[in-house]
Amino acid sequence: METDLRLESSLWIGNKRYRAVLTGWHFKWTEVDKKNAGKKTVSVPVAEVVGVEEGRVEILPQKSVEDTDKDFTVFYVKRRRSGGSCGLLWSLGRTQFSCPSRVLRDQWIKHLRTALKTHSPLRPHRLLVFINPFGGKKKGREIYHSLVAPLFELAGISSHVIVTERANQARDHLLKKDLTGFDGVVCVGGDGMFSEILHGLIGRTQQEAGLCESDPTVTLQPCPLHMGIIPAGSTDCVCYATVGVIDPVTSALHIIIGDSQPLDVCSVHHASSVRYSVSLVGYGFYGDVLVESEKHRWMGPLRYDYSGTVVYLSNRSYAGVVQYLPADPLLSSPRDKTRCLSGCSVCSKSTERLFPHTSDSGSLYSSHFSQYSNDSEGEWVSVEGRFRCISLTCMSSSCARSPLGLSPSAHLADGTGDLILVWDTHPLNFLKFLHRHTSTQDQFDLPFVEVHRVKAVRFSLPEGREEGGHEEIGQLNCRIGDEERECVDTVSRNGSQQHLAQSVVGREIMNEHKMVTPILCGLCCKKTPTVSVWNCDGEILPFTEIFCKIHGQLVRLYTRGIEDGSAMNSCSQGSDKSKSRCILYE
Ligand SMILES: Nc1ncnc2c1ncn2[C@@H]1O[C@H](COP(=O)(O)OP(=O)(O)OP(=O)(O)O)[C@@H](O)[C@H]1O
Ligand SMILES: CCCCCCCCCCCCC/C=C/[C@@H](O)[C@H](CO)NC(=O)CCCCC
Ligand SMILES: [Ca+2]
Repeated sequence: METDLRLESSLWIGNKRYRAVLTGWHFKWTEVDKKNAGKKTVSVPVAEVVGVEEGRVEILPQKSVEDTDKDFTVFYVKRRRSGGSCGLLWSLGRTQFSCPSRVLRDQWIKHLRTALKTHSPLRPHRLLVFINPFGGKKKGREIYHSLVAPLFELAGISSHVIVTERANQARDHLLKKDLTGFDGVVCVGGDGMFSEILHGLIGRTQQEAGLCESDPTVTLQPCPLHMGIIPAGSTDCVCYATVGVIDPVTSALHIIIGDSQPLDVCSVHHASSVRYSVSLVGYGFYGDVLVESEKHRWMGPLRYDYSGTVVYLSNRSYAGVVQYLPADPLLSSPRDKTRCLSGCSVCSKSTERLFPHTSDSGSLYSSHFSQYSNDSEGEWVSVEGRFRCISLTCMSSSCARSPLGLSPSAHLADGTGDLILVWDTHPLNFLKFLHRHTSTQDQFDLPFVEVHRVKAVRFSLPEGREEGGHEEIGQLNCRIGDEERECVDTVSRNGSQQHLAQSVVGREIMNEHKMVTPILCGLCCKKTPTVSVWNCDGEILPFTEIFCKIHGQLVRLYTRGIEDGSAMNSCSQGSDKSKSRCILYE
């Protein structure tokens, strides 16, 4: 195949002559009439060629085509380091070539296009795109139409675009509508939008496989459609932790070239309900921040900083029983100081472990049912006490606020999650813990913090606790708007589930004596609630006692994990000198 696709000739770029070579894997061009010392070879992996067009073509800021019959234009991925993030930013590179004849020009176009097809089997042809017009800074539509759609068009991808008109529309569409012909589903929005497509696709896949997804004993079927994220939300944690940068063009290019990154998913069960998480299942601090932030959506992304401060100042801790099933400690550890980067060896070994009879991704799904057969079931561990927060994350959960994330050494696709237990402690200690998320200091190197790599977790309230009640720690006062009134224990009358669910939608609960907004009561009255809520990737769960299970590599994203920015050191774009370090040009 290599020899079939090989093509070599002289080509011109502007008025300079180049020797261009297409081998099976790379398209390279080297300036000919230059002294050897100054010779530069630009080498683009065929898999990173975005498109090949006849004539002299430009795409951005606007498409223009000069239809000359001896020219062709190649578009490809170009990398550069990103200021604050650890990953690499991608942009569209473009080179216009001139040939001595039309016949040779057509030959180059044909060979390059054939090479593309041969070496990028996962490139999508047809995508279903959901845009949340209200996510983040409300720029979803603009981002898609100005930055992403022109790239998809260039790459020959046809997309069916749906601008959502309500929450859960994307999820419901994926659960019910015909998805024939689509290679992947893309969301333009934040983690909430991603969560919708995650739920839609996992649910749909289980329906079609005849599996009961809410049964925690069932091994779920991996989703056949890929997922893509064009970041346009507030936190964009899933994008940040899987690509390493928040940049719509970078994400669009990963989608176009058909990058494929498996991802662990945590199912969260309560009675017959199930929810999914890839980033954070968090109780205590992160649950309370979410509840508080929902009241301040109008602040946009800043709502989390404001709510974080309010919740921190409310100084709460919660009693609970946490049981967990440790993962094999010989495989990896949350404190081993490694980072899950593109091509991660821990994740690759996990693929072999989770899908033992699979040699290629094409037949991956059929062998999934055997994924737990080789796993020796360990012993459950149980701890009980008061916690500032309890967090379970399947990945690092890095984001702009916390560039290394909740668990810096967590892996995207190793079939495990990291359980972080922060025991009740002095407020200044807790602040230290939180503050370490913003730096490179080890947030686990604190005496009140534990981290465990796990396969499953169970949380329950201590026996005899009144679920959702208050603990009296002072005068029973509660603020309603600007007024301070006697606090009514609405929870014991209405039940905790109702209390929390109603507080989430901001409704007021009427009882015999007084009207209170329960969430205000939870935050400012001088009694402290005995239960928090669970934050599941930014969604509040309407239940407290949960069972969580990690499903290794249940879904696939159009990305390749985080490319190590430090590998670009002294790598000038396209220079062969930096062969060993540069990831763009071998
Ligand atoms: N048309 C719509 N109207 C109202 N809500 C919507 C609409 N489309 C989607 N949603 C909901 O909006 C919620 C938030 O959206 P999204 O995740 O895109 O942005 P965000 O919350 O600003 O970002 P992040 O989740 O990264 O913090 C999602 O949970 C989604 O269900
Ligand atoms: C003194 C300095 C204090 C600074 C504290 C910084 C701590 C940052 C940790 C960041 C953890 C992000 C976890 C990601 C969660 C997402 O799945 C979820 C959905 O977008 N976001 C939130 O719930 C939003 C939750 C936001 C929490 C802040
Ligand atoms: Ca994991």
